[in-house]
Amino acid sequence: MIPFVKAHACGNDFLIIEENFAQRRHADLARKLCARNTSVGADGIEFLERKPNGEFFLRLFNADGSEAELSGNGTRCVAAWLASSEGKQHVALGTHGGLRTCQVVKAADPLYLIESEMGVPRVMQRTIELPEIGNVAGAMVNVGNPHFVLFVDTDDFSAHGKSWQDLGARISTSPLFPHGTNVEFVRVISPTEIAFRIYERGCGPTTSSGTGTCASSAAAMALRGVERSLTAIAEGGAQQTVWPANDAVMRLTGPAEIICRGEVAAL
Ligand SMILES: N[C@@H](CCC[C@H](N)C(=O)O)C(=O)O
Repeated sequence: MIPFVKAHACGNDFLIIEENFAQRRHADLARKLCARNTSVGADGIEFLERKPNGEFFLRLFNADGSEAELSGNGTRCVAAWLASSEGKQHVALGTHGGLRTCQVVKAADPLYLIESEMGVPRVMQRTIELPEIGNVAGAMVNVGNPHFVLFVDTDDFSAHGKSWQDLGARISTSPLFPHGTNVEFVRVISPTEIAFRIYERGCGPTTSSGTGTCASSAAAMALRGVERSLTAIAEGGAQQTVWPANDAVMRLTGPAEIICRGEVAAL
């Protein structure tokens, strides 16, 4: 049996499993345990490795078994679990997208408010050409993992005559992005507020994304002149971003909640 913890951040849910239980079956475990109807169900699995020197490293696998560089919400879920189970108020977590530090801002176990340092976002305007659709203007944003951000002004986040879910799927899996990309549809509401929808690489539409929040905010700050301190509202709730300048580290603040612990049969 494999022990797991389940946690979520604004509905973006993760299983946390100690790395030593993975036994090189990360991708298979992700596909099996993330299945919504036949297993525990989640958007991804964070495998938590404890190094002999006390450092932590996270490997993130999406529900389809693909490995991503990192997750902002998943990292925060792990920080919440380490706060709940081991009393850690400040933790540094290595990821393939860089080191991420998390600080507990408010604790009401099992619910935590956490501020994370999310690295320096890189924003590049780009227009892509999609079959049957034509030119789609947006921005490629790297926040440790890849995002394509489109600005929309529709109430339902549709663009180019397609729903955001349909267009998101086409962009996410386009050969223009050989490693795939996460996709965000962003509406600027005011100089201090954006609303957005997320189509995630490796799992499809999600109610929230930590890196998606950072990518959407960075694009809005760099390209739309909104304030450097933003509230970013997704279907699952709001998170706060602060990015003092284009070459500065972005800080992300949002909730994470421990849902349950359990054991599940190995493959
Ligand atoms: N939900 C995440 C992002 C998870 C990884 C993503 N699907 C990818 O493949 O890059 C977040 O909160 O950042």
